[in-house]
Amino acid sequence: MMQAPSSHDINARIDSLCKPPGSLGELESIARKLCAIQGTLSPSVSPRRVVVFAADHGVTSEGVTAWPSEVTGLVTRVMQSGRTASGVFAEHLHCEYEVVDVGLRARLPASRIPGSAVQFIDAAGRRGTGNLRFAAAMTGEEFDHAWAVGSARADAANDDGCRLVIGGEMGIGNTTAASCLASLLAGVDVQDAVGRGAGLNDIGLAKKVRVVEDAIARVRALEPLDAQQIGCEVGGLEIVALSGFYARAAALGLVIILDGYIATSAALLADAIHPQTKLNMIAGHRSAEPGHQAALQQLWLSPVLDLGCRLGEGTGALAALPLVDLAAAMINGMATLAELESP
Ligand SMILES: Cc1cc2ncn([C@H]3O[C@H](COP(=O)(O)O)[C@@H](O)[C@H]3O)c2cc1C
Ligand SMILES: O=C(O)c1cccnc1
Repeated sequence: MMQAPSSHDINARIDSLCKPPGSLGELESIARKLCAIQGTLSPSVSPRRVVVFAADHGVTSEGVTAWPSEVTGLVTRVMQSGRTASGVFAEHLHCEYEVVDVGLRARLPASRIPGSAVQFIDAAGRRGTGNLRFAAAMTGEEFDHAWAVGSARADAANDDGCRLVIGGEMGIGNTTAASCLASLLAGVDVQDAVGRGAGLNDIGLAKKVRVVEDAIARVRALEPLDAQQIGCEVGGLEIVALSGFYARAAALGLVIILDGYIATSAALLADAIHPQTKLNMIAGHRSAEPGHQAALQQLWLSPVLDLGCRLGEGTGALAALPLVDLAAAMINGMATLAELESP
């Protein structure tokens, strides 16, 4: 087997291409990262797959979201048809799309929707989390189950030949869990960690801040806790599954494009448990949620895009994929200056 190129080799190759060194800016940084992750000067970004994990949240009973909990199942049903924003983006970008129920309150029909290429997996253990304001969201066994579900989906993607993966999530109320995780794992101030999620008004926002403050005070009183225990207290089943997905995908050497605030809270949890995980990540975008930038900084990541998006489902990561494709095309296809014939 050929030895993996050093960072010096990677820089030298990119600088040798037919352009002034550095002139392709961040595209060069992305190309460097692709090479470093895959240990090659010829990285590949296909086949690629989005895996969306869906689950419900007990904390929705606290009025922390503008939407009823039932919307989680309704949107996940639309995901099965491939017609959510992330499904449409994925199809457009030749990305396989998989949806995993890891804890929806109500089971969805598992039969494939006619005409849809979406793969659906019912892997739920517990159906919906506990209310994290007052009690642990899940037990240690439930955490392990959700983590293993995510990890198995990374194995499946790798076995199917994928070289790049994107994790997405669907779970009404999950920006509240993400805010708690960002605060506890990245030290983000509660006022900055809490945002409007899927469209909260001012009254809802103030309520959400109080709920997150209560949850954090409750968890602090239990300390010392390790990252897994923090995940049990304030996580979500889809967030923990995403963490398991990221940790395993990184261990397998896959490129991961990170999505928004919720995905990043899962990345914080994964990286706290398996600290090499962040090295395989490219941050697709900066979400409009105010805590996202600080959460990304904790992972030493800087986002490719800042489009004001705040949807989740993998959409922000997918939006960055065409640029990741260009970075791969650059290093795989460009001639070197040395190849030029002198006039
Ligand atoms: C129709 C619809 C589609 C979505 N797709 C993702 N989310 C996003 O919004 C939710 C988080 O926001 P909050 O914590 O404020 O409830 C998650 O389901 C997230 O994936 C959606 C939300 C809605 C309403
Ligand atoms: O940044 C995100 O992932 C996000 C923000 C708001 C609502 N849903 C997702």
